[in-house]
Amino acid sequence: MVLRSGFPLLFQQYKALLRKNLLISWRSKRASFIQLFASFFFIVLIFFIQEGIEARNKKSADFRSVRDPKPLVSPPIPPCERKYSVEKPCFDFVWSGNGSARISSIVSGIMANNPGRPIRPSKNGIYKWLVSTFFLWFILAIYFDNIIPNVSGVRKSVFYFLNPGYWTGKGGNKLKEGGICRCIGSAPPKEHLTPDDEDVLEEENLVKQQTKEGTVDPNIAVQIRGLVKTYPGTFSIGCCKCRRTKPYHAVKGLWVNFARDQLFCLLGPNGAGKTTAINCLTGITPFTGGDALIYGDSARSSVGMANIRKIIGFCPQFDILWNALSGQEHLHLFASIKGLPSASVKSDAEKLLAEVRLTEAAKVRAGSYSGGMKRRLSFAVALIGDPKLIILDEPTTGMDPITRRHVWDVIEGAKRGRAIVLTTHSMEEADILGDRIGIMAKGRLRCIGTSIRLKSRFGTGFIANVSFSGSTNEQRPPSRDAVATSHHEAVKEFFKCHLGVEPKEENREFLTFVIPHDREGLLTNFFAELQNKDREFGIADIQLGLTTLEEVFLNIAGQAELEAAMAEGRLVTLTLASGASVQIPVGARFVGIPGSESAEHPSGVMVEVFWQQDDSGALCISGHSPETPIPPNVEITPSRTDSFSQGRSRRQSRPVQGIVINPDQISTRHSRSNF
Ligand SMILES: Nc1ncnc2c1ncn2[C@@H]1O[C@H](COP(=O)(O)OP(=O)(O)OP(=O)(O)O)[C@@H](O)[C@H]1O
Repeated sequence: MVLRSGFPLLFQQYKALLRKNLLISWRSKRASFIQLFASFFFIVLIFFIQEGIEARNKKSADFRSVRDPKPLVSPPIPPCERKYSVEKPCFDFVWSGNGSARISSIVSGIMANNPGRPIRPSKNGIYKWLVSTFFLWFILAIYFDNIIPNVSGVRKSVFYFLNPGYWTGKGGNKLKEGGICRCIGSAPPKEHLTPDDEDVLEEENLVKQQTKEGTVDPNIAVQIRGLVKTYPGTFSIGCCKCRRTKPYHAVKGLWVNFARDQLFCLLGPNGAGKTTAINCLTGITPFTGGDALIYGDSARSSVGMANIRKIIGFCPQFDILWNALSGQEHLHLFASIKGLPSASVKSDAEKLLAEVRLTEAAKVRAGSYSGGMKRRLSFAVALIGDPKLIILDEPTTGMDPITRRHVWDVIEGAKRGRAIVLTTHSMEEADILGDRIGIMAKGRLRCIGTSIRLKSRFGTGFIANVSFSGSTNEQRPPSRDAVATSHHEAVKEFFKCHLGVEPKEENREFLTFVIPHDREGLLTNFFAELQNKDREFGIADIQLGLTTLEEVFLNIAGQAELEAAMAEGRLVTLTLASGASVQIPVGARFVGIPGSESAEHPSGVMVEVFWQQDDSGALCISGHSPETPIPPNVEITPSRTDSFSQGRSRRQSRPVQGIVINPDQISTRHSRSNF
């Protein structure tokens, strides 16, 4: 009876526990719960085997008594010789004498507090004892599961069960980070810096004001209120002392709103803190400071987080899939965990599998899926259950271009009625999907706005592409070649005279010019005039566009690298065309060459350094411009001029420190991306 009513209850509890914890670390908890349940089933198995054997013995005894009736005389019970003894074995395991002896001795120990009294523990008593120990271990498992930090360091307070909010579902206690021991507690948060960018500052002030007023705009799905995450660093115990490495400030105060019906795209170089911010929102990593409201629920509260988990879909950066389950089984599993009605599970799973083009592979084990197929399945898992907030951490990594575009369509269609947060390293993806884009670097939000806003503020300007008529004709005579060349020269001269720009890229078919923002006012008349001369210049087409998001990204990332390199004093060696070497901070764009002053160039010469990101995301030098005179208006700071005095002689032997020139001081004629 106890078993029959207790088991479904236990199962419900276990399911609820899974729902709460599955998104945290299913893998780490799985083993312990499987062990616990295995022990429970073992007890139940013993019970039924014992019952079966007894029934069989009774049946054969009845049969014998019917066949050969004779009076049953009970053997005399031996007198109790010792003070504490068991009158007879509590029960016999028919299949094992040793087992019987062991259990008897355990039971005699338990009953030893009844001195002088013969003990007769019943078989049912033993089962009750076994079942009650199961429940004891089960409760302890739940308790320790809550207070011992998981792989990401999330845990609840030691006395979390004393908080009424835990039981009532209101309020709730805050999730903690770090270990139970003081040595592995959380590190102090990094002090907040005022953002340099005006849009980021405006966003921050808006969120702060709403936080102060306690109002939440109904159009806001997620409000991040000063999120700070500091990893406490690793620690080691040596000679009875805890030694800890420096804490790492991964996110240094994030204030931002994510609107409903919109996709917010979070960009940033490797290690910018995107995944950390997302992990805080999903409860995988605890906050060090600040908070986040997701549809009104606090992500720092355990109860709030329990509510949040019901309404979010998450596609993590690395696939969390089970090799033994098929795609369809994955969706069924997650649908049932999210509590979807069983009637709709099958149809929802089929629809999603079709959307991510996995219908044919629906019944194939996920272990045999390709990387792209696994990403698509993870994406489908994020969409199951119609979540109100979808968090996608690099969802299209590893997908082929056709599937990627198809997934973009699915994401675009999924925007309605929900908020989507997307991180990606594909600028094209961000440009196409992002309603608002934020670029993070070194744990801070560096810029925020629509794609056009970012391009106009952080790009180098406009890109004009001029293509020429008849340029595709491969077999044209030399006379026509000369005409084409004269057309090219005429257009180049026209751009130089009117806008002061040289072509950035040039070939037989087209010329590409980068036009700085400050010439924007001239563009209308300029292009009207150019269009009037299209026949004269042999122009087939003129295209004008803003610079790319990639350029914006590289500029922002480079600026952040530069700040960090300057703060840390990190230097790289720039080898000039002349063979001389100067040391410059990582990310520096315009660099004055020490010791290059002459009568002709009293301020010396400088180069523009071009940077690119290597495979690990770190900035490295990709080249530099020819040496040009430092404009007379450029101020050289005294500390830097020290390097000048070191002269060329020293430059020959070992690299001297280059002079970093503020790009704002350089005329926009020079201004173009240094990446
Ligand atoms: N558990 C951890 N302990 C210590 N440092 C960590 C931990 N997790 C992340 N970090 C550090 O925090 C920084 C931010 O990491 P995060 O994964 O958030 O970057 P990201 O912007 O998502 O990068 P990527 O684009 O490569 O995914 C990194 O420098 C990383 O080394």
